[in-house]
Amino acid sequence: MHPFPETDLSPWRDNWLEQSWRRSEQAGLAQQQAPEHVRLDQQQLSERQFHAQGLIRVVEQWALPLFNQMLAGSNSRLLLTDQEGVIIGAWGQSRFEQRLTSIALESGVCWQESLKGTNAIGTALADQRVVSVIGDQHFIRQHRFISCSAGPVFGPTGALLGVLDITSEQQVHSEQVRMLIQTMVQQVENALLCQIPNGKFRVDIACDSALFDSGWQGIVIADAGGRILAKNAVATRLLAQAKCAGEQLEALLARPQTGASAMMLPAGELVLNCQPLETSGHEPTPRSRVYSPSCPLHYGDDQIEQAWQQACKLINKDISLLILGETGVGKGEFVKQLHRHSQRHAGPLVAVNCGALPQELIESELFGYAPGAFTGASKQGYHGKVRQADGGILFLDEIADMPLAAQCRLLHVLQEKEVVPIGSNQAQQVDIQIIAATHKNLEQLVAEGLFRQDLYYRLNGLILTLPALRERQDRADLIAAIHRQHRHQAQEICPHLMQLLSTYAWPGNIRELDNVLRVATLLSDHAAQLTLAHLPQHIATPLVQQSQPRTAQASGTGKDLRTTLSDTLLETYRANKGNISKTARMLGISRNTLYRKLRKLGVRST
Ligand SMILES: Nc1ncnc2c1ncn2[C@@H]1O[C@H](COP(=O)(O)OP(=O)(O)OP(=O)(O)O)[C@@H](O)[C@H]1O
Repeated sequence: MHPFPETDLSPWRDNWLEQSWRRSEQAGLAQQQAPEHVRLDQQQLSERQFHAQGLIRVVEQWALPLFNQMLAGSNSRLLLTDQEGVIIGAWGQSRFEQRLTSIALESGVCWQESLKGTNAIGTALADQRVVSVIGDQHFIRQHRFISCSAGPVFGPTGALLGVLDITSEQQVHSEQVRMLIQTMVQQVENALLCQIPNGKFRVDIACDSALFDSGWQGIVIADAGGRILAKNAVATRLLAQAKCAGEQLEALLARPQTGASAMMLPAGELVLNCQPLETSGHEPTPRSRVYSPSCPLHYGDDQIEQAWQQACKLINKDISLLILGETGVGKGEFVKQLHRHSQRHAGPLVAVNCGALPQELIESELFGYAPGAFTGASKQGYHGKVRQADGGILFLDEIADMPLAAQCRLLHVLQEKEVVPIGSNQAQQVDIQIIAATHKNLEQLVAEGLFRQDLYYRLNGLILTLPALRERQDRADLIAAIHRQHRHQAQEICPHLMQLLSTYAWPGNIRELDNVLRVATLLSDHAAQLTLAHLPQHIATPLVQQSQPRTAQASGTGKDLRTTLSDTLLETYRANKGNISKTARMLGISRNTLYRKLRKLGVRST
C-alpha cells in the first residue's frame, strides 16, 4: 500500500516531510500531474556554469572521486545545482541519465520545491540541510522511481552556493548515500575555505590528530598577520565547546609558522595543527596556480587579474572605464562580472552594441525621445537606454562605431549627468556609470577625426586591455573549463588535442573556442576522450597546420621540431583511425606525401 495516500496527510509522522508536502500543495502542484519544467537554454546554462566554475572545479576534485569510488557502477548520478536549484553539473552512469531525462532531472532544469514538489534538491534548499527523499516520499508520483540525498553547499562567507545531490534508482539508495553526501559537502566546503583570498595559514582542530586528514576536522583560515578570515562549522562548534582552545588558537596565530613545518598544540581535549596554507595538501592543485574566487574570469592570467583588480578599485568611484581587446576576448563578460561586484549590482546593467544599431537610430535608442518627436515615433515617447540604466551601469560596446552626433550627446550625459530626449527640451537627471569597449584603435580614430577627442578623454578614466586568448597564461585551464561546460559526462580532452587547442592562434578568441568545443562535444557522442577526430574538418585542418611550428617551439620538452612534427603526424593519423585521406587533408599535405612520411616513420599504412 502507498505509505502516503494522495489525499490523506494524517499517517505522516515525519514533520519535515509533512511540511514539505504541504508546501508542495500550496505551490499548486498535484501528485498525479507531471510538473512543468523551467529549463534554461544552452546560452543561459553556459553563463550559470561559467559563474559557478570555481565550485564546479572543486566538486570535480573533491566530490566526484568519492562518488566514482562508491557508486560509479550503479544506476546513480551526482548532480550539482546553483543556489537557485538549477542543475549546472551532472556526472555518472549515462544509461541512468536517459531514465532521468524522462523527468527532466538534467542540466539546465530548475528543481526548486515549488516547481517539482518534495525532492532532495528542492527540499534541501528550502530547509538548508541534508535531506534524503526516498521513492514514495516524492510528492510527484512520476518521481517515485528514484531516491535522492542532497545537501546545501555554503561558501566561506556563509553564502549558499548550491546543492550537491546523489540520485539513484530507489533500490540502490541507502542510508550510506546520505553520509556520502554529507562527507562530500564537507570536503567541498573545506576546499573552498582554503581558497579564500589572502589566506596564509590553516589551523586544523580535532579531538584526535588522526582526524586531521578526514575532512571532518575543524578548519580555521588566517591571513599573514594571524587574523582569522574564516572557519568551517566544525571549527565554530569545537571552539565554542572548549574555551581554552580559543585562547590556544589566538596564541598560535600570534606567531604563525612561516616555514613548511606544521605546529601542533594540545588545547584541552583538542589538538590544533597550524600550517602554511600553500603546503597543507588540501588545496586543489590546478595546473597553473590557485584559482582566485575574487575574479571568476581567469585561472591564473596576470593581465586579467591586474585589469580586474584595477577595475574593482575604480568601479564605485564614478570614473569611466574603457575596455580594449580583440573581438571575443570576453569584454562583455568582464563587464557582467564587474556589475555583479559593484555597488550598483542591484541596479540594471544595460548593454548597447553601438556597432549593431542602424546609425540613424542610435540617438533615439540611447537618449530616448519625446512623444511624437518625429514621424514614426511612438505616441508614448521612449525612455532610451541611458535612462533605463539609471542607478546602474550603461555598457557601450563597440563605442568606436558611434556616429559623431551621438558622441556629442553622450559627452553631455557624461559631463552633466543628465539626458535630453530627442524632441524635448527637458533634461532628465540620471545616475549612471559608463563602461565603454572597443576592439578598434580609438586614438587612431581620434587622429582621423572619426572620434571626438573630448569624449575619448572623458571615457578613458581607466583603460583596461584584455589579452587575446593566444596570449593568456591560463589557456589550458580555460579550455578545460569551457569543455566542462559543454560535455555531458566526465569526458577528458586527450593530451594531443589539448596541445593543439592551446597553441592555436584563435583569431575569434574565446567566442570561437567556445563554439568549437560546443560542436566537438556534440559530435563526440559521449566518448570518454575528446580527440582531434571529433572536431569539424574546417577547424581541425587549420588547427593542425597552424599549430605545427608553435607546437615545436612551445613544447619546451627538448624535442626538436622534426620529432614534434612526427608526433603530430602520427597522432593525427591515429585520431583518424588510419584514414589516409582525412589525415592528409587535416595536415594539408598530399596523400602521397603522407604515405612517404608514414613509411619513413616505420608505419605500414593500408
Ligand atoms: N572567461 C570566460 N570563460 C568562458 N567563456 C567566456 C569567458 N569570457 C567570455 N566567454 C564567452 O565568450 C564569448 C564572447 O565573450 P564576450 O561577448 O564577452 O566577448 P567580447 O570581447 O565582448 O566580444 P566583442 O568584442 O565581439 O563584443 C561569450 O559567449 C562568452 O560567454
